[in-house]
Amino acid sequence: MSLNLDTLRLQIDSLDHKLIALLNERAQVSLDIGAAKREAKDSQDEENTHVYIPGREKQVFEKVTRLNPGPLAADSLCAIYREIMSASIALQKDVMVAYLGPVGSFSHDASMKRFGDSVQYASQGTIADVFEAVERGRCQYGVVPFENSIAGSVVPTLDKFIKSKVKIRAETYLPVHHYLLSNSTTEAVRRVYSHPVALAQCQIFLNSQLKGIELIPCASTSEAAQLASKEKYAAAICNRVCADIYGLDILHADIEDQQDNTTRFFIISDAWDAPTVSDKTLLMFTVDHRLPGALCDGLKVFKDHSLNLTKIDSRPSMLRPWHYVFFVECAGVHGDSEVMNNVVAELGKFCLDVKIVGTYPDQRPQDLN
Ligand SMILES: O=C(O)C(=O)C[C@]1(C(=O)O)C=C[C@@H](O)C=C1
Repeated sequence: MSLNLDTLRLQIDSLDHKLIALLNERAQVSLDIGAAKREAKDSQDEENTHVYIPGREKQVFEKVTRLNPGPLAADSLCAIYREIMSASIALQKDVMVAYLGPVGSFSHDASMKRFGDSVQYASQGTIADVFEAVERGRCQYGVVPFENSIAGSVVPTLDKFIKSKVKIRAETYLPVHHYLLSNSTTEAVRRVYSHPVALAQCQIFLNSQLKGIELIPCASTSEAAQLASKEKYAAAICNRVCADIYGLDILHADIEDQQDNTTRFFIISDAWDAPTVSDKTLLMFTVDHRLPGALCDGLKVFKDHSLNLTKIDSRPSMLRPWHYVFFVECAGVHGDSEVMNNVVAELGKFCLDVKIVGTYPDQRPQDLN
């Protein structure tokens, strides 16, 4: 059978007719869901209705991946569904997402992959500004980096969680590849701009190719690209997309110390969501260093409830010298569960300032599980 281009395009036209009708049918159901959510809220307060439901989105992505017979690649189908659900969110409500900008940062990338093209984005100068945009209600959601697989925790984010009332609503993991971009040549580069966490991820490259060069920390990798684009002998370590956005040349690609380099981001908001089949919860508490074994006793509470810990970190409390705030994340438990209520009550007997920072569907990539 010979393949006729015109006939095949007619077939595509006819399928597009059906797809458009189906997509609009889905959009109408989404509008009804939006109305149902508003009705379900006692206050009928549209401002406080959440349209972004991370657990439901996880379910939809899992379902379409499972149902996909091919030849469409699973990633392509998920990208299509990302945009379908983004349009769905925008139909239900005007949504504004704050991220650490300017455009071209990894936070921007993570935000776009999480919320798609149909919502609105507000670039912020610092991580603290992202928190503030959410706290003050200028943005319903904010995206902040939490930890990197090479460089570890992102300290400004941890420190903001200590003071802020925002809640973690979702998590997302982004593979991170760094590029050295410049208008100069590698030999002529005199200074390199980047975010400190990004610089920490490229130590091997910097020590071998740019040893002794001045390293200038910036608020974000995209700000670094912006600065480098205005100077003659400067370079930036940043996302590849910054080459086009800021008109820079690629001098070196994939300069991160490990090729599976990944950053975990949190989606912050004024509330977390209902339980799903697999949630994680991040808690915070302060231990008194004068009580011997206080941290050990704190961790034993989690053991006694058979909770698997997936992250532990500490920061100075900044209230009293030598008092530390501990962050503990546990898997398989939701913040509103009875188990978690008991954990909080038991910790409260000998720890100060016990607080659940957030609870969110477990989105760990398969190979991390
Ligand atoms: O199920 C919902 O609550 C919806 O609003 C619908 C929908 C979707 O389009 O499938 C849209 C946005 C949410 O983040 C999750 C799912």
